[in-house]
Amino acid sequence: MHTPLTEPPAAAEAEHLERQRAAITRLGHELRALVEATVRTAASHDTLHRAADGVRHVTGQLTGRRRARAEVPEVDGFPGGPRMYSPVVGAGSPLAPPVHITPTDDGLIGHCTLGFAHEGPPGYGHGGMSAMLLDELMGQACTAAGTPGLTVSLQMRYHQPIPLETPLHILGRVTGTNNRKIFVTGAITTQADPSTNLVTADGVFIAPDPDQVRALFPGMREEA
Ligand SMILES: CCCCCCCC(=O)SCCNC(=O)CCNC(=O)[C@H](O)C(C)(C)COP(=O)(O)OP(=O)(O)OC[C@H]1O[C@@H](n2cnc3c(N)ncnc32)[C@H](O)[C@@H]1OP(=O)(O)O
Repeated sequence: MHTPLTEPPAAAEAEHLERQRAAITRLGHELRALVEATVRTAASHDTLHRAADGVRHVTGQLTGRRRARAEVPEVDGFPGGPRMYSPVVGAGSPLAPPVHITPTDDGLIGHCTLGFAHEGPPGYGHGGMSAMLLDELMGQACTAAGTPGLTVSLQMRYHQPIPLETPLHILGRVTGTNNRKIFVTGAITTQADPSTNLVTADGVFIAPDPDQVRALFPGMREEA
């Protein structure tokens, strides 16, 4: 069998991106563990000072070229591809739970567990965190339905507090469209009791026209 001496450029590029994403995911995992340890620890001030010195040292290793404001990272696809640094779904973000999203019959479902870093009232999730989770799921539901859109209205209803350290479901579903307007609903439940809505939301999203897309997202790649 003939074995090529050099890999085709597309395969080499795919392997490079896969390695980058694996490293980003690993660093994100360790950073989330650090953030969670930071907001739960009862360590002494000496230990906290030593930890701060160590973190400053690590931060100093992440220098070199930095991404510009509107640049889409090479490891991402936008819209509709991976978002490695999203504060909701990004495997590389210490802010993200992160949410893992899969399609349903009529929308999307996200799976995540909130930690102490996402706390609002003691023991429960922050209300802004619920809005962020639902905004993302509802926005991605627009993309999955073939009409990517930006949120112009998000009406939240908080029925019961969201428990921390409890597996959750986040749902997003497009219910209708009217020209560029996309109407979307969302809900958060626990995984154990998916019939009890803890938080619900109604949203209006707008599909930007091509001129708005070019003006808002100058870093978006042509093929997107
Ligand atoms: C890849 C998936 C990622 C998911 C990320 C989650 C989603 C997000 O977080 S998006 C970030 C937050 N959202 C934003 O930053 C959007 C900011 N807003 C904008 O940039 C602009 O409003 C933009 C570009 C969307 C639309 O601008 P523009 O085209 O001028 O809208 P405009 O003409 O005023 O309104 C369009 C229609 O929407 C309607 N509309 C506008 N605002 C609202 C509102 N708050 N509620 C209901 N309808 C509204 C208007 O009445 C109009 O309707 P009609 O055509 O019937 O008259």
